[in-house]
Amino acid sequence: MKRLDTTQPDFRAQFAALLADRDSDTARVDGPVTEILAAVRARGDEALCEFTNRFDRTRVTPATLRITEAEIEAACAKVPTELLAALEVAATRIESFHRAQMPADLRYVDGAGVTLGMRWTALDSVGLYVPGGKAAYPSSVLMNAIPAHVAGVRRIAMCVPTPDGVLNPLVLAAARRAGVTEIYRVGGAQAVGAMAYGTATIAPVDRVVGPGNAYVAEAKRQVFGKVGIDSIAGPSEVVVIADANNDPRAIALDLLAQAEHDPMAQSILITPDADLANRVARAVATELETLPRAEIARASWDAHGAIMTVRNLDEAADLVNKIAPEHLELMVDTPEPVFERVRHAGAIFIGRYCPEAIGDYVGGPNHVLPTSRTARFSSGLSVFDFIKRTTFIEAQAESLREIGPAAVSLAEAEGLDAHALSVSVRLDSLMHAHNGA
Ligand SMILES: NC(=O)c1ccc[n+]([C@@H]2O[C@H](COP(=O)([O-])OP(=O)(O)OC[C@H]3O[C@@H](n4cnc5c(N)ncnc54)[C@H](O)[C@@H]3O)[C@@H](O)[C@H]2O)c1
Ligand SMILES: N[C@H](CO)Cc1c[nH]c[nH+]1
Ligand SMILES: [Zn+2]
Repeated sequence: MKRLDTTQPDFRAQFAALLADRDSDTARVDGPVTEILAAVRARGDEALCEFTNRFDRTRVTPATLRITEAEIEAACAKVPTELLAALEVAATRIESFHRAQMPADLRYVDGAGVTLGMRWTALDSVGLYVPGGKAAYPSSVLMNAIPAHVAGVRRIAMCVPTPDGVLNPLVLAAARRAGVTEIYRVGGAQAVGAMAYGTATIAPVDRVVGPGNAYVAEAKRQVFGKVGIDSIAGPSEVVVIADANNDPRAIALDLLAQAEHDPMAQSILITPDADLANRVARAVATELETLPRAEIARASWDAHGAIMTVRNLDEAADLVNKIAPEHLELMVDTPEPVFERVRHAGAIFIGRYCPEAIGDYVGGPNHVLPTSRTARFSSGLSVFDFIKRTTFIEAQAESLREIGPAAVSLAEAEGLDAHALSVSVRLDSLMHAHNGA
């Protein structure tokens, strides 16, 4: 873990190094991902089976890539009732938030009598990536599939790795609850490639969404253009802004909650209180002694974790805007001014009783969020990833008479004669009709 202090002369250099901290790890996967995608494109199912065997230790054939209804049924029957109840709490809350997100169509008549509008329609098919290498993520099934279902997408395909060939019952129960229409036991870049390019077994989709490790995130970046993607939702991140009034153990656990996802995850504490900084550092070390996923969390904390002491909370907010983290926690007495000042963060958790883990499961807003500073220009998954806009214009004769001449002038200025004529031929006919009348 790195210690930074904004009052120190080397702070700028240290902060720049922290921002670039995971770039080389990310770049390391570019080449392997390109090769995997090329193999899937060229050899389809055969490559999928080969990579699934190699990376997930799962023996599959083209005939067994798809998880059958009978397997889903059998798995769902194994889920304890109280877990199904928890899944239902999460699903209901996620569903109602995403329903509230659905935008209205637009239609109005302007001053020239032209009807203008914008209509939203659902995508035909989407591919959801659900991570599953180092942990199983039933919550990510809900976060991916519920907005797609709410948006009205008819075909909702899902890929999930099944390490050592083991199906996770809660993942399959979540898929059934959320309206997924087909599930494949494939992970990583090869899953993204299959959904983007299509294979004999997996038909291509229009957009690939969902979180994953560095391989998944890079694969989505590389297939963008062939299909749509949501955002680069890679290894998890959190920035916690905390004042002196906090339980150091609670803050340490918030940092470790991201660190335990992936050795490439990043957790950062920013505080104006040097004493809290020291106590949280000690609490993290203590928790790492007993945390079951300490190996992953320690790797993340040691390589990418940071504690920064700042002069005040305004300075903390300004640093957050440069980091643009996936998650931001505001664990301070008066969060509103910091909330107002922060402009770049995937999701913000406000108040000491709202740890980020609430948002991972049962808050309602989506937990699939932009990472690697991409929150500067992109947003978390939402119904907007599953719908698209079509604009429309309807004009009658009187309106064409009013706005058409300007179009003719601009078309002529661009040297596009057919454009100019397509308008002027109609204006001429209106003129003749008028003169003839
Ligand atoms: N940003 C978000 O919204 C968000 C949400 C949930 C989870 N996450 C992140 O998702 C990730 C889950 O990672 P995971 O690893 O547990 O599962 P994963 O499903 O993302 O990755 C597992 C796959 O990675 C591929 N892979 C692993 N090693 C490889 C190698 N050497 N070469 C080629 N491919 C390889 C394999 O195909 C494997 O199936 C974590 O980084 C977590 O932080 C992010
Ligand atoms: N924190 C992750 C997003 O970065 C989401 C998640 C799912 N389950 C637990 N956590
Ligand atoms: Zn999490």
